[in-house]
Amino acid sequence: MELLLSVNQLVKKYDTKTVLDNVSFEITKGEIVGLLGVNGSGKTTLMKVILGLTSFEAGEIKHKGNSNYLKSFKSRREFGYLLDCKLFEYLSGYDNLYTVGKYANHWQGKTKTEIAEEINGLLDLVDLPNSKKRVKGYSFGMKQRLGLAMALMGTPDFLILDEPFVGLDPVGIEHLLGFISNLRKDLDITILISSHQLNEVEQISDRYLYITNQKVKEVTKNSSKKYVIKLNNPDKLLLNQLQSIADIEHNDVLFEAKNELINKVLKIIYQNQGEITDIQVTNDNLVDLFRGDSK
Ligand SMILES: Nc1ncnc2c1ncn2[C@@H]1O[C@H](COP(=O)(O)OP(=O)(O)OP(=O)(O)O)[C@@H](O)[C@H]1O
Repeated sequence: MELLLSVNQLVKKYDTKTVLDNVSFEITKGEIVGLLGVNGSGKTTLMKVILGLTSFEAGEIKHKGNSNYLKSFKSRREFGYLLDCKLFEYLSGYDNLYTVGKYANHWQGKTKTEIAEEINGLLDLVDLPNSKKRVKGYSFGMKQRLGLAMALMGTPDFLILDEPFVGLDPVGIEHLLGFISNLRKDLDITILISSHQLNEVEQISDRYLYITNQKVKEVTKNSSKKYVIKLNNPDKLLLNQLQSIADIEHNDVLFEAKNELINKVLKIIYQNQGEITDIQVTNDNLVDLFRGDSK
């Protein structure tokens, strides 16, 4: 497997405050890596350091083995990012892409037709119409997708997404999840994605980097999931029976998502005429990470 990014003994400070302290990790080509951590733990800072948007005090970052990647125009173009996305509100989606491409010298040597084809292709990719509508009138989801189109300009091989799900409704989230998975499948893009939405990150990530106490912990994906079934005012008899095969916390029944166990739990609830108010599937692995770090 090809190593795409290696971070070695990285130290990042803002004045005297150390945000990242001797951080090391690697990302392999084609991976989708979830970047997790509580508010203020340093996720955005780490992304900015990788992208050269902020400096760092010590350590080394290599892209495809090259520690001078930020000095090379060609290497820099292999990075796309959605981070603090600024849009020109009074321009259309098309004109936003055109303007950003122009500043990035992306249209150099291309004909008008080639530029139009590329911009229309990007709009198509993120499912936005090529209309005269100004971005000011876009919904949040549309703006987010336009930001993604900007990030994808020049077909990067490494995409860095900072909190891409924030502000999206469930349909928008579903749409974005599918889109991100397809990017990897169709374009073989490597993705580093930060989010507080654990269920969403879990659905697309191969593994996680978790920032805690200025360090980065590598976390593998734990496939063991847990069910939480919430019961409305269950009687003692029902809880006693469930206790032999599941954990009970308040009126919640917690157990590992193994098929035979699910059937048994549901059978007991049904036989005792228990009323289910909600069923959730959680990944304890990720929630446990945050316990203790959350303030
Ligand atoms: N430009 C800056 N100058 C000084 N301190 C900063 C700067 N940017 C971030 N910080 C501080 O660095 C720490 C890490 O911030 P960062 O934004 O990277 O965290 P984060 O994990 O992305 O947080 P969130 O989940 O809230 O977005 C915080 O304590 C923050 O206040």
